[in-house]
This record gives sequence, C-alpha cells and structure tokens, in this order.
Amino acid sequence: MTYSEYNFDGLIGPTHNYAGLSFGNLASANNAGAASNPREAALQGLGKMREAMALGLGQGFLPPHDRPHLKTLRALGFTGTDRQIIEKAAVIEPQLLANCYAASPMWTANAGTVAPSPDTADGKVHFTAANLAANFHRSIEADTTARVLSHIFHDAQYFVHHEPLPGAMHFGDEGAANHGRLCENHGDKAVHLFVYGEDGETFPARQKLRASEAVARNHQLGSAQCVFVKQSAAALDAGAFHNDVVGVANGRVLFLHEDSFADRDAAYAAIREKAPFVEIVEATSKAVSLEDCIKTYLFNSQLLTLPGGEMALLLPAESEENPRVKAFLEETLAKNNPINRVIYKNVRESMRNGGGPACLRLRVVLSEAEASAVNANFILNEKKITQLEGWVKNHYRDRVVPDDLRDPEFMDESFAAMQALTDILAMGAFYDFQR
Ligand SMILES: NCCC[C@H](NC(=O)CCC(=O)O)C(=O)O
Repeated sequence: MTYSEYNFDGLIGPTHNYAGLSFGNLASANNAGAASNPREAALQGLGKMREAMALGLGQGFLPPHDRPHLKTLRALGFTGTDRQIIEKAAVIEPQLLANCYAASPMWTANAGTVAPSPDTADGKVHFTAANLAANFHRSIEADTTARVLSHIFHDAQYFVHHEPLPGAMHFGDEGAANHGRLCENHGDKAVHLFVYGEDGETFPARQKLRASEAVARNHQLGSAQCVFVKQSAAALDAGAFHNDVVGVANGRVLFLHEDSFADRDAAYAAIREKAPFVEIVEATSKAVSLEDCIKTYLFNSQLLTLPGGEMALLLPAESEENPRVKAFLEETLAKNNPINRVIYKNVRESMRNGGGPACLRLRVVLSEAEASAVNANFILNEKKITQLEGWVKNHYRDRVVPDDLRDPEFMDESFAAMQALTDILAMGAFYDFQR
C-alpha cells in the first residue's frame, strides 16, 4: 500500500487581528494592537498551500471558525440580539470580546494530534482534537475543531475521533505542535516523539506529560513506539511556547536546536533507542542563538519529503533575512544529510502572531484508500484554490485595528463570509452562528 503525507493548512479567517492574547508568545505580545491585514494573511496562507501543491504534495485545508464566537459570549452572560451582544461586550469586557474574535484556528498544528493507520493497534487513523486549555481564546476552538475533523474524516471504516482531553490544564494539550513522527518511510510503523513542558521561570508550559500519555493511549500506540521528552526551560523562556518553534521531525530526520530539550543527551539516547535510524540535524547555540530561532522561526519550517525522495525545508521569509540563520541553512544544505532544498515563503501576517509555516499545517499520513475516503471538498486542486482565493478577495478587509472589533458591522461581514464558505464547501448549517 502507498502512503502519502497530506498537509491540512488552516484557511485564515476574516477576523485575523493582533490582540496580544498569548502570554509566552513574544510575537503576539509585541504586535498587540497593531493593524492586521486579514486579506493578505489569507492570501499568504493560500500562497504557501500553492507552493506545496507545486512540489507535488497532497494539500488539504481546515476551514476557519465562526468569529466572533457568540456562543461563548452568551454562555458568559451576554444577552440580546447578536448586535447587542457585541455592543455590550465591547463596553463591559473588551478583552473578552477580543478573545472571542481571534482567528487562531488558522494554526492547525494545534488542531489535534494524529496517528496514521500503520502505527495504531486497530489499523485506523486516530485523531484527538486538542483542548488548547492554556489560553482562553484557544480553548474555545476545541469543540468546533473536533466537529471539523469528524466532518472531513468522516468514514468510520478508516477514521477514529477522540474527544478533546478533559480536565483543562491538568491535561493541557496543544496538539501536533509538540509531536513528531519518525520513520524511514511515511507508511512504516513509526516512533512518536511527544514533547511536554514544565513551567519555566518566566513563561508557563502549555503541553502536559500526562496529556501526551493520554493521547498515546487513545491512539493505541505501543510503548516501544513512544518517546516522551521534556522541553528545556531555556527554550520555553526564550519564547518557544510550542516545541515546534525549536524543532521539526520528518521521516528519519529530526531537525532541531541543541537547546530544545531539558536533557539533550538523555533525550537523543531515548530517541535513538526506539528509532535507531534517526538522523539528527542540529543547530548549535554558537551557530544560531535561541533568540534568532524565535525571531526567524527557522525550525518552524515544513520539512517535506518530495515525490523524488529528497527533502525540502519550507521556511518563513524571516529566516532568509537573518544572516546567521541563512548561513546555517546554507551549511546544512552543503552537508551530507537528506535536506537538500530550501524554499522561503512570506507568511508575515501569521508570523506576527507567532505562527510560522509549520504552525499553519496539520500533517495527516493516509493510504490511497484512506485518502479517497476524505471529504473531497477539503482537498485542494487548482480549481478549488482559485475559488478560495476569490472568496477571500470578495469578503475580507485589508485592515483591521482593535476598535473594529467593537463594530457589529464587522461581525455581520465575518458571518456573511462564513455563510458563503459553507455554501462553497457544502457544509450545511455547520457553525454555531448558523444553528
Ligand atoms: N502554533 C502557533 C500558535 C500561535 C498562537 N497565537 C495566537 O493565538 C495569538 C493571537 C493574538 O494575540 O491575537 C498561539 O499562541 O497559540
């Protein structure tokens, strides 16, 4: 059977804005209150998807969520018509309103964790939507994300869905952003690398060990297939709120910063024991500081196996602009390792909220039969991506500032866009605002 990796990118929603909501995420804090450009953001995201398609890779997408999330505002005691809810929240709880307006479901690496069928005891593809309990604006994504995943991967013959983990931060789970899969070929039974954190001096850890263990149990992974590694407090405190800011795994390659893990040597030994084929490609602090990693998101790149077998890194443009990072990448290409191509893409609108190319995608390895059971409305081809670009151009603003969130007109526009999208994708009355 042939297995391929599909990247499901988040289609960036019409309310993309900079509200400074994520403590520990330096870009989010530094750009709080700045003007965003949702139209450009969504087109940059689609541009990245086009790049992966041009490389011959399978590309899907997950739709944005309905924002502002009125269901949350109603649950928190705001009453009246939709417009009245916005007007009241804008006066009484502007920060809460901003939380309910976040377009953060765009970062689908946090949508959930996936275990492909070669890895699981029952031979099915398992999904656990992330509870994203660490941040309020993200925690309200979990229900809709679970609904989206079950909608797209609907066929129970192939796909199993687990509810987001209960218990909020006790089982804080941020999905695939702290998870990597190591194997010689996508279709092999793989070793799963789960990275968890403990609070640093400055910033809190979002992913709990007990959550990673629960996901591994849900996904029916054997203990010989799982490695649980603690991230370093230094990386966390430097701004690596998700481990995918300092490392990425693909196939047999683990590409990372040497200060990613709390105990580097023990972590590498544990990984090598279960995945002896692993090739670790590392940046030393001397070559690239953690600060440069966080600024450029060098490791938040997509490490892609191309149809010919070579590997390419799809990096944010910020990595090309930093001379030390660029030199490290050139050195990496010249060395004897499977990475032999770099591609830089502009995803600046997302980067300014702390999300690079890897944050914007959820990887799902599928057999041919599984791929043909996926809801085809969410797999891209030239016609579909052109249609989505047209939808963005019709419905999105090119400038959003914090005060715009107070204006019910902006809500109406966002819902009109979402209504049009559900029509394009034949989703029916899918979102809370349509029910
Ligand atoms: N994987 C990348 C996630 C980035 C995301 N940023 C945000 O939610 C920022 C939103 C804002 O501040 O407006 C986060 O921190 O979880």
